[in-house]
Amino acid sequence: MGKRIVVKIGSSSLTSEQGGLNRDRVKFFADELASLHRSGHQVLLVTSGAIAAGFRRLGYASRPKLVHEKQAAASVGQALLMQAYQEALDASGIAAAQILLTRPDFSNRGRAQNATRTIEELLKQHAIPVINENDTVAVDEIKFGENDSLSALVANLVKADGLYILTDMDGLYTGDPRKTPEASRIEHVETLTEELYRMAGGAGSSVGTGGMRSKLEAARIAMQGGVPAFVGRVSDPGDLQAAVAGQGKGTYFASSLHSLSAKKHWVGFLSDPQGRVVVDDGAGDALLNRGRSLLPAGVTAAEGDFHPGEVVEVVGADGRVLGRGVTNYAAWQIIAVAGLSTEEARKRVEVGRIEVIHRDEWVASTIVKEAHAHE
Ligand SMILES: Nc1ncnc2c1ncn2[C@@H]1O[C@H](COP(=O)(O)OP(=O)(O)O)[C@@H](O)[C@H]1O
Ligand SMILES: N[C@@H](CCC(=O)OP(=O)(O)O)C(=O)O
Repeated sequence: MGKRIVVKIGSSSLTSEQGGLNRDRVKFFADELASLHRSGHQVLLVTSGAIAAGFRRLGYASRPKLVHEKQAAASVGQALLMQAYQEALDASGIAAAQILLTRPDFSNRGRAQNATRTIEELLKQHAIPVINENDTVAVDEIKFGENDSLSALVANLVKADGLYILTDMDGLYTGDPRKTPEASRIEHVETLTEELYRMAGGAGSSVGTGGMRSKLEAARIAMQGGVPAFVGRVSDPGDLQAAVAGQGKGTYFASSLHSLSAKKHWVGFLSDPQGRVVVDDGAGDALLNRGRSLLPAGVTAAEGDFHPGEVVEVVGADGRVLGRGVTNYAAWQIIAVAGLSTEEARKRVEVGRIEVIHRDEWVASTIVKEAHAHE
């Protein structure tokens, strides 16, 4: 039966050594996508490459570094990128449908629904949606930067059967293979652990932006959205079909048994945190490993000016981000009760719920022990 498949192709797979768009690679990937399409799958593509395709045409000698220069290069290059895909797909009679998105397009319900409806219609008409970040308007907090997390949010939005993140490396290794030649490939990941995050480094080339770390983050978003993911290489004809059939050159990430509720998905991946709550080691362990709520006793500090009902980041004593949750306290209230017992805290502040963050409104930054997440 046909599956709904999201394929992400990164800059490192599409660019020539000088950093420009490699049209032969575009043609190769378009053929791989067309082959999936012919097999009866619904295919969506998330592709980078706009900056690579545009910077020379605009007159820059090398890939620009400043944000507004990148944006200008992307606006020239996006049209060239689409043209390259469309020309390559013409042979198969497939229409390429350009979709440019930013973060608020996912967090705003109305916009997300509009995007979903458009995509559903495109798939019904047998087109391939070709998605990239809307680089013209995307800066700072609405920006993805890399397209890995964009592809995971797309996969969740359209309830894909699989997310395939293609890159220049054949999967996640125990260390960055460019720096650690003895590193070995991890074939299957059931649960994302701190250790895996430590193994994943940054981008390997001057054109890639996210590196393995952002691919792991994307895998996490997909896994928690109930979508299995693959990170690997497609370099020979038939490789993408093989990857979809479970025999790809890469790492497979199992979808989480219990996908996140719509609310937790929003808290974890779409919300814009308004501040930070610092917790001690015991509270960090309770949140990450024991499926507990955050109580005043484990809090040591609050940073920023936030209000009850807003999303905050929770950080450990060492400054490491542990996750995000909806706070039941204002920043000043947290400061007033930090370190106090629940009983004492009740006497000092008037809050709707005594937990600083309730476990039902908390999403960890790593999937640690799945079983506890739903106790
Ligand atoms: N543990 C690891 N396993 C595999 N690759 C890694 C690891 N850590 C870092 N990398 C680097 O991540 C790179 C892929 O990311 P990136 O350059 O951002 O690609 P893309 O443009 O495809 O998104 C690889 O070339 C590799 O050097
Ligand atoms: N959206 C931009 C940049 C995205 C980008 O480089 O992402 P990635 O290849 O995932 O590291 C582009 O199309 O050039």
